[in-house]
Amino acid sequence: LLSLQPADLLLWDGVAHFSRGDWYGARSRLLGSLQSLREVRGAKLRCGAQCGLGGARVEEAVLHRAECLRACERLELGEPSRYRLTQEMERSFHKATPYNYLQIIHYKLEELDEAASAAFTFYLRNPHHEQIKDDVQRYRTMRGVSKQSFRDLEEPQHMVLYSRAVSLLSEEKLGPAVWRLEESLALYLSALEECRSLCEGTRERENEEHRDISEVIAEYYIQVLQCKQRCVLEDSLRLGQKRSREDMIISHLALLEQGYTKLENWEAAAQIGQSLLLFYPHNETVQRRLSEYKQKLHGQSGGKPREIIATYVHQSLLEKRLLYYAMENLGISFQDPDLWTPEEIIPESLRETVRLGREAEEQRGGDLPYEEVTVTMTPKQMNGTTRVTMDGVISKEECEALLSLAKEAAGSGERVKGRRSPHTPHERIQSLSVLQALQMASSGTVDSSQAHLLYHTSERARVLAEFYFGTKRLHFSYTHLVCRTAIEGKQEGRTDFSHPVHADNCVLDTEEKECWREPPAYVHRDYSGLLYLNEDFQGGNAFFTEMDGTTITAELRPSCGRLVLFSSGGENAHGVRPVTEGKRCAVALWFTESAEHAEQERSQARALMRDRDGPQESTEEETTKNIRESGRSGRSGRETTTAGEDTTSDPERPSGRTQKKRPARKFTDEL
Ligand SMILES: O=C(O)CCC(=O)C(=O)O
Ligand SMILES: [Fe+3]
Repeated sequence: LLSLQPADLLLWDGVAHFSRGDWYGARSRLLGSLQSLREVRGAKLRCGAQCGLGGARVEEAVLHRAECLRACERLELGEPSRYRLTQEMERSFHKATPYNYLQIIHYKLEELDEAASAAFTFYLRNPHHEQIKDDVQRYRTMRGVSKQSFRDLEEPQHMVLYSRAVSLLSEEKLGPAVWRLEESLALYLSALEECRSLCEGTRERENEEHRDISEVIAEYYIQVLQCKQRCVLEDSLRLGQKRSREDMIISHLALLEQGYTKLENWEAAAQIGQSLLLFYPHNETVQRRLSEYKQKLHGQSGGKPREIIATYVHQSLLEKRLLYYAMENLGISFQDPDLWTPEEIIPESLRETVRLGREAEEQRGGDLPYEEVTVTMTPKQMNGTTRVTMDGVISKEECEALLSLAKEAAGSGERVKGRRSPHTPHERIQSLSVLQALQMASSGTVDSSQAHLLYHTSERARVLAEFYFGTKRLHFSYTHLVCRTAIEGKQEGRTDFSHPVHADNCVLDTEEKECWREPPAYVHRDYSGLLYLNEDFQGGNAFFTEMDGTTITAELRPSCGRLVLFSSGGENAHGVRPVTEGKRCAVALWFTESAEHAEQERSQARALMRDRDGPQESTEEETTKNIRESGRSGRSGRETTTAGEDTTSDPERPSGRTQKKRPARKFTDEL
């Protein structure tokens, strides 16, 4: 049985000790949570190895293995409810969240070397996290911190060897380089296998009782395959960079081939060449080199590819085929993480979509600042230049929390009750600004974690806009949670819109096909965003038009977690189709590049966040101030805690402060 407490409990508990300033207590619990996680991983691996694939038919085999895994894990670890993590929690560990607390704890305990390495470990997995970048920078200037302090505490061994091999290769120390590359390739392949095998086993089940068994199995199986495919994205961190998109196996092979060629070991070189051909069967350069090796080998071809690699490629292609099949026929989504996938295995009807997706990813380097967020419609796909649609910006639970916030606020009888929509007599509209939400939370009218979520969510959208459009720093101009509700019995023969075509920062003149950037338009708004929260209503699609107001260029169906971002001018005239049944809710956001026109409300909202929660939350302005101040005052700021010191633009940053209890409600709140 699991000898430690479950990882999530330990993390919780560690954070609680952390907020009380009990550094020793926090440290042991946080380290314990990491250890506990390793223990669970180990047990799952043992079980995976133990449970074969018995049974004659596929369903049987899958069921049998699942059954075996469950029994084995129960024996090794106890009840699944004890060690199974929520997705949210998995994500926290994946992002190495405990290390962000640990770095502060080590700092407080004057363990600077450990502090620096913990900070560095967190930084590598959160390269867009402004505050940690800043912290790492500051550790660099401290006495007691050396170059060696900046090590990745979770660095896989194969990466250590790989980096070493690369430098040996550049020094022309071929023998030792090749030797290390071989070792690191073997380790990488086994780490990959490890990751892939962890995809099976017990997981959260949703009401399965009433469903067809084959459906349940198919769904489970698809999830497992998707998970396995994603494994190549793991463990390929490059120091100080965003996640690498290079395939680790292919990089290894390319270097090995180089090494063996220089060593004039033609046989080994040929074997590697053959292995590379598994990924790129039509690659002429590889083919040409192979015939060179053949010459050197006096006509002998140098044999076959490495078996272990052939097996992997074969297996992976099989999985891809099934997933593409399911994508075509069952409408599941599958983001192929590999760039080498041959076109032949992608069903024809999907090729265009897949190609566009890849292009978009290459365009953006594929690394949005939040892992769960994906671009689902590029500017090109939306027929514009500065408009984009992303999915996965917030989770289902978060959508629900925000919807419930809207409901509570409306039900409270305070100012935010629904009123007639200014745009149409057929709908009511209800609006709640971030500040209103926080004020209502202070007076106990609404749930404060939900109000905080609204604040953090808007910050997320701001970061995404800044990042995707590569703009200057964006400031909030206005943000509110807005719901449009169809008035029952008033929907017959509607010809109007929920929101007529308009542009957000100029007065649209559809006759002249011009947009005048002058009052009464909100001329300082530069970018607009809409984060949708639900889809259970009729009508209500958003659409973009030419400046004539009638030629539709893109249309989009709202859904939970979907964010559309666009520049606020006439190039993005847009409107909303009538909502004819139900309630359509969104967080609407407008940003400005001009600091002078940043809204007052945001700073008041920020102040409220701070009052309640301690100073870890902040926004862009404070982060900027931070960077500036840290230049002057150095690390000592942390003890005196200046306003900006313990703050960040990211809710995942823990506060170094000790007072102020925080309600330990939802864990994500604390992160
Ligand atoms: O909710 C939408 O999809 C668009 C709303 C809008 O354009 C606005 O409020 O300016
Ligand atoms: Fe608008």
